[in-house]
Amino acid sequence: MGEIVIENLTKEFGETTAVDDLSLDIADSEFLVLVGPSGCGKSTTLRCLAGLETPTAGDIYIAGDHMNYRVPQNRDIAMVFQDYALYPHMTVRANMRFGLEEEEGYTKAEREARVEEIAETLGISELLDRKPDELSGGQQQRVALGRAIVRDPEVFLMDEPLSNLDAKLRAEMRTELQQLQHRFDVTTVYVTHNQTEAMTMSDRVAVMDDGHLQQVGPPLELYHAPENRFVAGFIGEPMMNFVEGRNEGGRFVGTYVEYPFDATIRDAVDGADDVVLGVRPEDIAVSTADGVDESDLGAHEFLMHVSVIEPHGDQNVLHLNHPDDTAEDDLLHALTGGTDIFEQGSEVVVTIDPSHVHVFDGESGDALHNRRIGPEAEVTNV
Ligand SMILES: Nc1ncnc2c1ncn2[C@@H]1O[C@H](COP(=O)(O)OP(=O)(O)OP(=O)(O)O)[C@@H](O)[C@H]1O
Repeated sequence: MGEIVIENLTKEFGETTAVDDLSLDIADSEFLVLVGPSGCGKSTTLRCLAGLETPTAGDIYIAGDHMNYRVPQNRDIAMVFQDYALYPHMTVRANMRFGLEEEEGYTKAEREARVEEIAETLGISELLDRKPDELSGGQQQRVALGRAIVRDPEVFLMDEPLSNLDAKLRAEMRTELQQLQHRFDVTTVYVTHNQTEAMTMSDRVAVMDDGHLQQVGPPLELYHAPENRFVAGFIGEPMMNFVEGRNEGGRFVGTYVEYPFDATIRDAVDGADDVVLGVRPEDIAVSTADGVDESDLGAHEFLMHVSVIEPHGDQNVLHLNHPDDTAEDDLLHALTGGTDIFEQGSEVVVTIDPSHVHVFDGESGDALHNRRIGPEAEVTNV
């Protein structure tokens, strides 16, 4: 059983703490994606699991065995990196077989049969006698995967394995990798800075920043219930809108936006002075302002000005500013259906339903209140 336990892992390089007291349990057969911005410590965590780095402190267990002092070859893991690391002078067959050379208990014929079986699964049988420089990027990636799978390891460790592929191939390989992982039932830790990969491939996502684990959970949990502003901003595209301001007796007061909280939010933010309002672009409703007067607006409606429209085919991103266009940066981004026609420069009515807002502590960044989801998301009194 390939479960992984990471206990209080710290890795320092001189003055730099790359990983800071990270604890994480990864279940047998789980697909866990480790995600975060450049330099946050993802690769270092993976390299500690692989045995390519020695932890400064903390413990690593794979399948119940303590790993800290074990060489990579004895950890029953297979790694796939972004540069594939295929041996250029060897054929695909030899590259894949190489993974088995050190495994005991295989006859030559069994090794050959195993390579052919995996090549068949990956759709690369016809490439077995080619050399790596005679393959496309996607084919090389498949061979690198094949070489990892052929050994039937307990654990796959993957570091940005798709980053050298073009967008279309990347999307295809994403699906393929996921199916393979399920078929072979191998515990997988997959490092990426690409949140689409994190959201679409994983059973759970672990978000790191600055050496720290920020949150770990199923993708939709991170999306709907981020524990802090960092996770809220990192997960979701386009990014969540953040508006800084103050909680004045249950009313949010920002430079351009005043927003009365409903009773549920008032309770949640009670005691916090500096707060940040968070709302996802797809949770903002926009309609034309033709004939609408300021006095017609409800408590959660605002007149705004469309400063830029980014068409994305089936959707548009609207950049919204103050009605007089006086805010230095656009105040909000809203996502609307591609067939909703708004004109650049026009006035619109923006509605932010209280059931859709998140509120973060202005100092710590911790979530004080998350968007309500499901049928209970009715608006309480204002
Ligand atoms: N061998 C090393 N020597 C010194 N510092 C290192 C070494 N490896 C990593 N670091 C530092 O540790 C921190 C974490 O690096 P790491 O490669 O784990 O980040 P990452 O999240 O994988 O980033 P990226 O997405 O850019 O690959 C960085 O500040 C990096 O400069």
